[in-house]
Amino acid sequence: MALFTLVSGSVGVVTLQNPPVNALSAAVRHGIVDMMDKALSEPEVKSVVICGQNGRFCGGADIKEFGKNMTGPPLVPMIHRIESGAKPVVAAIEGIALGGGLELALGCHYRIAHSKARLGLPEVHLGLLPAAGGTQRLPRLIGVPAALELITTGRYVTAAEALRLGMVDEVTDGNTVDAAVKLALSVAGKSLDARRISNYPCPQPPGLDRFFETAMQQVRQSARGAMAPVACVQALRAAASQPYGEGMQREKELMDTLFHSGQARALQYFFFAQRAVGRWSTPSGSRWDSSKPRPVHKAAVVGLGTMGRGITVALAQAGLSVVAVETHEKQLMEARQAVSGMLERGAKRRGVAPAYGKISYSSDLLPVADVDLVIEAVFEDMELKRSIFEQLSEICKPDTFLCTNTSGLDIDRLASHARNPELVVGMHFFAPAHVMKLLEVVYGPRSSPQAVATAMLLGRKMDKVSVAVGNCPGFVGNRMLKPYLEQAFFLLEEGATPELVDQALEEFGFAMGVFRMSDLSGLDVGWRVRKADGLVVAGASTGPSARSRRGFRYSPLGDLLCERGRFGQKTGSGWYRYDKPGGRVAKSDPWLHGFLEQYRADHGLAARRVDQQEVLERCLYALINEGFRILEDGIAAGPEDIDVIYVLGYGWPRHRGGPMFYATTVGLSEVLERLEHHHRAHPDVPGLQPCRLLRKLVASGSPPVHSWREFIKKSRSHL
Ligand SMILES: CC/C=C\C=C\CC(=O)SCCNC(=O)CCNC(=O)[C@H](O)C(C)(C)COP(=O)(O)OP(=O)(O)OC[C@H]1O[C@@H](n2cnc3c(N)ncnc32)[C@H](O)[C@@H]1OP(=O)(O)O
Repeated sequence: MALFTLVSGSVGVVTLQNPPVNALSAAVRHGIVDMMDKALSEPEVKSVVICGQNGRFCGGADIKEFGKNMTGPPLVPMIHRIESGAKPVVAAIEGIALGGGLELALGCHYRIAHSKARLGLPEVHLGLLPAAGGTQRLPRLIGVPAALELITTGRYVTAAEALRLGMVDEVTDGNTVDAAVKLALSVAGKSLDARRISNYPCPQPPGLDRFFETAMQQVRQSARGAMAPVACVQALRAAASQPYGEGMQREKELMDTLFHSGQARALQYFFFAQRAVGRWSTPSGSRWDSSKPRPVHKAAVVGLGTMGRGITVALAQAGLSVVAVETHEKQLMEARQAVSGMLERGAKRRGVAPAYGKISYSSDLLPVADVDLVIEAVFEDMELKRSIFEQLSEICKPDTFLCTNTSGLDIDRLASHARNPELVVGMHFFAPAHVMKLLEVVYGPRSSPQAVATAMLLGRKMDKVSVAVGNCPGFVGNRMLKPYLEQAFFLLEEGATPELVDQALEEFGFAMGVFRMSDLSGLDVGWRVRKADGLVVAGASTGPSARSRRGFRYSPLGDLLCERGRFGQKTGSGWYRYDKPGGRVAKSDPWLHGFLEQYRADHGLAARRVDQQEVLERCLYALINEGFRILEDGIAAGPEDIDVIYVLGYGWPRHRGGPMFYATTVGLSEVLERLEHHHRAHPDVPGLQPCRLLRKLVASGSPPVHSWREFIKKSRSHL
């Protein structure tokens, strides 16, 4: 819908009305076309203002309409009609002008933005490009390099940056619509020749061919197989080298390909998945809409190692007062310095003042007495955490929430050492904690709905996507990592190399293959967990027991590397070698290859040829299978929760939608058939045995991913 009002006697104000973000649905597009026709045809209207209801200009095309039979007036002629009309049109940009919303504004002759507005062309995140003239008008307005950067990254800019770049004509702190009306009155009747962006020549960057070759190379490298950023570069190249009309034709051709692609479907699924996880529920019936969070004004972080420092920064940047506690004086001093540096860099990036004043430091626990919530972030050791929880229970207010940052320890066991177990939840942050978008909020059987709701909201305040998950070893992310890693080890035993496995995974789109990733996070991390699980047997490097635990296949390869002090990057060697301890460039290691050969010889294993397809099936399908088990167990409420965790926390390529969505693109019956095949070949590997939920879904005709929640709920009693 769009509303027309006449103000100041001669300005027609067209207001977009489609809450919550005034997306350009078919009804809104109809409304704009009709209201603009009215404005352009009625003689008393001398100029026009376009604005959005409720302080939001426009969030772009209505993403919910994609993939359906699209009806209603198309955007391109609608925007062209505004630009080519004889009356000046001013866009009054409050809140947001995104995607098609910004393209609409670029078709207007003037743009005024409120100082708090954000502008951007985020289509690339949906697997698309700005195809309502955005790739052709923006470079004409702000130059090719700036437009290329904004379009290929989908980055939002503040009003101040938009003004600097020349995207808007004016920024106001006052009422944007009033300012736009004033401008509209002042330009009524003036020539519009110099205001139609499509008539501008596109400024050519020096060395056009070289410029675009370099841009394409960079984009391909960072896109990891995503098509949309590449198409954006191609469209920008057309803008810089062809007349406007031909550029528009190229934009359309590229969009036609992207619009129907599997990648666009995956990315649009992921867009809604990130929002769906906010509507959390637990098997015991707690829900987001019936659990009221308690306000948290003051929080404490206990333990200022790498994670604690990042969490402190994230809390302070979210505007909370933070008590940061570290009992080792030297570590406290170092942490203070490190936190200040992180705050300073973050503030510079965001164009705000560093939040130093929000943090007070302490070498003992006493100052946490009056905080609303504590995040304990000490070393991953149950005994240590237990003792801190006991102390906190003595010191804190009785209603203080006690949260633990852990990647897999038993939340319920820890809660049993707290005075009020219902106030305990896990908060699994990902390193670096002030940067990574993901937060797993782990509820135990005794966590109150209010504690879960409070932790979920706190995560959102810290600009994270919070996902509520149940309590089990490894929660969701690390639990699924276990069979994935296990398969990678087995593949080495069978003849693969770390290079081959990593290449297959990186070509699939992972930022890093499993072995490079293990080297980065430290091989000792998994070793410690395996030791705690009783899986590491000292001196069992040969003999039949070396490769079996509790009747199942086990690979001690990771343990053997750790026994040799090869912990990955930090020690200068792991699955690869590095120039020095802390080095980052992974190099193929002849020692490791010799070690693998010797290992196979010692265990009577004949190396065979492993191809990339087998790597993907064994590693990814085992991980996906565990995902189905997690759904079956009620640890995650739906596939969206798992997919968000994997994309935001574990480097799963976003354009593949996450592991559970990916399974639907492969076909559930195909995943099931290949798991059965691999399980027949490796019957002593339970991770390859297809789980009941997967079988059930296939037997029910593989329903679409968005209906799994209901399916699981209905069939839980029979599973
Ligand atoms: C052939 C024609 C071709 C295509 C042309 C395409 C050009 C485009 O315009 S593509 C769309 C580009 N726009 C975007 O990508 C905007 C994405 N949205 C956002 O970045 C944010 O939602 C926000 C607008 C900044 C608002 O953020 P916030 O205040 O944090 O609220 P949210 O929880 O994110 O959103 C609230 C609610 O709105 C839904 N929503 C947001 N944008 C759209 C949209 N463009 N279309 C449809 N729905 C949208 C969002 O899903 C939320 O609803 P839920 O029910 O909770 O999912």
